[in-house]
Amino acid sequence: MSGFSAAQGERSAHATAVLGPELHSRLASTKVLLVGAGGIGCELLKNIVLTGFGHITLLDLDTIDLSNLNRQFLFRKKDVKQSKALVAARTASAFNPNVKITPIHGNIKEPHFDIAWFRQFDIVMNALDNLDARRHVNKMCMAANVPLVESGTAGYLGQVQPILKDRTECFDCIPKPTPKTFPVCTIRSTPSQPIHCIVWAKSYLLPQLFGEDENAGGELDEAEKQGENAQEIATLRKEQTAFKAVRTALRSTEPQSEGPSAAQMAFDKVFHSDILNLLSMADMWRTRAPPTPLDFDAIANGTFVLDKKSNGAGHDGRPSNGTNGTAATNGKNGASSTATTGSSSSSATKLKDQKSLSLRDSLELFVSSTERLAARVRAGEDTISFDKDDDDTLDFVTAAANLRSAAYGIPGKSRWEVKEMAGNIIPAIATTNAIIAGLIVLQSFHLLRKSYNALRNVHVQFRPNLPLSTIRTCLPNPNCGVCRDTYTEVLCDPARVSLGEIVEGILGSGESEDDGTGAREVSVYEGQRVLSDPDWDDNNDRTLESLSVTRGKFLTIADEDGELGTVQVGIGILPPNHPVDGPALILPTPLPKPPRMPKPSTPTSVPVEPPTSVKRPAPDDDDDIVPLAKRPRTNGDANRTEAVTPSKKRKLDEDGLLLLDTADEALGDVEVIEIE
Ligand SMILES: Nc1ncnc2c1ncn2[C@@H]1O[C@H](COP(=O)(O)OP(=O)(O)OP(=O)(O)O)[C@@H](O)[C@H]1O
Ligand SMILES: [Zn+2]
Repeated sequence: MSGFSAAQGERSAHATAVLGPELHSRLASTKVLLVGAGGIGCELLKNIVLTGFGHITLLDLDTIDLSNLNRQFLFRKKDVKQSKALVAARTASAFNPNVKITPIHGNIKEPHFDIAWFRQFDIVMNALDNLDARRHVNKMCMAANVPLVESGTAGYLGQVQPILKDRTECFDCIPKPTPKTFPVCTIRSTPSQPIHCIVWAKSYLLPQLFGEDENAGGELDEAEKQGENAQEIATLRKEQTAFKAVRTALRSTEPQSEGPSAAQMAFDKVFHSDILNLLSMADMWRTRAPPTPLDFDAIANGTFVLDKKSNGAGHDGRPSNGTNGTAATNGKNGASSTATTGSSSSSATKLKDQKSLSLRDSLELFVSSTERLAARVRAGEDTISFDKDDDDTLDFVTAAANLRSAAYGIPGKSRWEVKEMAGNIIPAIATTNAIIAGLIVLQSFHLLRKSYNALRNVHVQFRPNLPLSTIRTCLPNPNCGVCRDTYTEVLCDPARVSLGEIVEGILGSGESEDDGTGAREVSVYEGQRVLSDPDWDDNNDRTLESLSVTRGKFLTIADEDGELGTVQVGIGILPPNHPVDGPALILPTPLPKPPRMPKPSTPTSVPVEPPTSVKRPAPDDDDDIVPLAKRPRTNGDANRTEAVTPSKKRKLDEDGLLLLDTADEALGDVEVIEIE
């Protein structure tokens, strides 16, 4: 043995003893993709480097933030603002001279990380923090048939899920609870909890003043369709228009001459005029306490008084049991003497973030944060959106939420509480990440050894006498719209190949076992867009490129009769050595043969549109806009629609928008926290 390999032998003696020489020697040539170099990712990278994995591709889209340093131990202060993947790779490479780590600073959803790219790995490990990216990696692993170990932590809780196509449930086999959402009207007119006011400040007011200048009418159209109060919606539309004047004032570089400042205009609009408008709708306040319009000057000079009942809610810093104040009066004229507008002295000694804000504190914070944000916009920042680590936006949301809470008799929240709630923050616990990272490695050994009976879903739970629980993995959900599909891939030049060619090519002649199913009535989708169906083939002659179906995307071919499973066709590019005058399309061999679908055992109870009921107008020839989905993919089973087609709701949820659910959904503060 040379000196080097003797050292290597010593280094890996423990791992060899534990794993056995066969698996251990295989690790050196095993290719791992690790997605995410955050809390779990850093721990996991250290583990797999020390275990002896030889080829690691580490991908993360983000740069290092100061707040990462308390738990992402591969990073140091000097690394802040640098790529997580690059720094983590550099730090961890030093732990084992035999490892080759390839860092990629990028988003795993980028199109060039296509099926062929995923296929090069023996195993994929997820260390992500959002559903969207997790779903994406899950689907790519199904398409490329690569084992995946999925994981997540939330405070003291965590879980690891080994995933292998056809053998275990995939990440999407069990629908995930979507983040809690609120009816538009609860947020916009009738908040009853602090979280409603925080969501309003973060997702409505901040974008209205400093976000893109877009017409938010769509949300109201949708609310109207959902049957929400028409008069209320008309009032909200009026509000919308009035925002324009405030936006303009905030952006104006003209020196202010007379009249209220832009910050005061914003205040007067949202905390005074809009509330007066709402109060004019008497119907709305028959069954609930009406809000109190706030008065800028009176709050500023300490003469503003909120009715005790409506404001007995913590604006003086004390916790309150009352959440829904009863009839509030405009404190200026009211007889109540519970003025809580002065600066809160009792909490003066508290840390700034934990201090409860008096009404005047909130007003001052509102003015100063609005001015700071306005100055940024005037200095050229196009749009500003909420970021819990951006003090200006956090101050703005804290102040606006507390002012709104005061108007509605809702308890106030400290800056720290607002940060937690608005940032959907769950404290990250380094120990939980470390435990989970260890468990990921153990499950990946089972996958690599093909000891499938040993695979377990493992949960770290908050039970001191049973901190870990393990559950045998289950077979895939037969109705899963992700892992039950048949995956295949075409290599093509999307600028030269038409939709029709691909679909015909994939269906094949059906004459032999390897030659597909033969022509069938199918609908073709890309994501949620319908590209063709048996009644509508206008897009068939269009190139994939003109339909925006390019590398990394999937064409979904669904059998209209529901007899055969759905085929997912991944779009790959032609090989580098492909002759320029060669064919623009290389089909897979053999062609996919989706399985026969079992007939639904019970007659479908959910009414579905008949397959060919509606013809959509053909798009104009020169119209580049591709049609939107006419109906969800059903795969012949009406009950599958939710699982098969990512609903608009899910999409919007992922974008963090407010949605209409049931009219009177009441949620505790905790429920809004999305556990990833
Ligand atoms: N689509 C994606 N492509 C690549 N990396 C991603 C993608 N989505 C999330 N990530 C990365 O996954 C990691 C998740 O790590 P973690 O949950 O610790 O989050 P964090 O951003 O480091 O911490 P925090 O959110 O608490 O500030 C992050 O580094 C994030 O950049
Ligand atoms: Zn599945």
